[in-house]
Amino acid sequence: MIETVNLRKEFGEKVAVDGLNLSIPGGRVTGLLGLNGAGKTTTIKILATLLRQTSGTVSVGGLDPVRQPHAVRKRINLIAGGERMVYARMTGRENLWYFGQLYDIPTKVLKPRIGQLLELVGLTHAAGTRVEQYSRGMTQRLSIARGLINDPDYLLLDEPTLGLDAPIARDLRKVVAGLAEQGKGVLLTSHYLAEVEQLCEHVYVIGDGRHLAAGSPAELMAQTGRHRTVRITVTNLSPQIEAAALAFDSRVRLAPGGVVELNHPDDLTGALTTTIIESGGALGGLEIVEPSLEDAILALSDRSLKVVA
Ligand SMILES: Nc1ncnc2c1ncn2[C@@H]1O[C@H](COP(=O)(O)OP(=O)(O)OP(=O)(O)O)[C@@H](O)[C@H]1O
Repeated sequence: MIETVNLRKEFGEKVAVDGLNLSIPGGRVTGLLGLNGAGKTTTIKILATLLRQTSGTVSVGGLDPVRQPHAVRKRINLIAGGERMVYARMTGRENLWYFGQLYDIPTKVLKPRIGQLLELVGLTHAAGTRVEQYSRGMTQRLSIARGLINDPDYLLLDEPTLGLDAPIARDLRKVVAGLAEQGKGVLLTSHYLAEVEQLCEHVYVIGDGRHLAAGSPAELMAQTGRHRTVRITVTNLSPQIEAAALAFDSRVRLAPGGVVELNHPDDLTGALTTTIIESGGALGGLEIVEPSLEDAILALSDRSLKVVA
């Protein structure tokens, strides 16, 4: 488990991280979300021993990154999608060999591991090709392999699929989900909220360095009052049918085009449809719009901005 208690980081006058309490257990992907400048990268850099906090404590599997940085570095690794973290003039295999040497991994362990990692990220065929000839997606996949070279217990992923084409991003997501299934603890920041929704069981939302909310994606959406919306198109909408629909529930709304809308925590699709039909309505279509995590994050961040203002 990685745990932070009252984590705080100041850059001069600027407070980038302000009292964060995070728990990142093994065996699942934990999300860290917030708008630009919320403090995500700063937090990840502290966990990765690249920055030192101003106050508060961090524990990485019981180790203190400030007092035991070398021991911590053996157990964690960082992959930042926006940064080039491999050498262009070396081949894929040479890169992994080089980073493996930095971790003092014995040759008899390192050699088979490099083979396994190249296989895992689908680069076996390009192992002997220089990285300067790789596509962006291949380079990013090699960065993932580099991040796994020390077989870390915890992996910190800062925008790992940034700028990648959809199929490559999807492959990477599978790799990340597989790592959590193996028992590794993963912390993920991403601007692609569909990715967070798919991968993360638990998400922290921060704003201006402060805790705003935490929970599963579904819980966060519920906290902000975001539910699925049922949109029923009625082809012969009349005042009588409208009255019956509006009487069904106080949350029913009428939208242009003969659409009856209901945004409700419970699934009332069947009951509302029956009410409309029984009052003489003819159905032209039924659409269910799922709430998005993006809406929830924006609502949470907006709320906090209003509180600050
Ligand atoms: N070295 C630094 N010196 C001064 N201010 C900094 C430094 N690094 C970060 N900051 C400030 O701290 C705040 C948090 O930055 P951070 O990069 O952690 O945010 P973020 O959530 O990762 O944002 P983004 O989504 O844009 O990457 C920002 O206001 C940023 O300008």
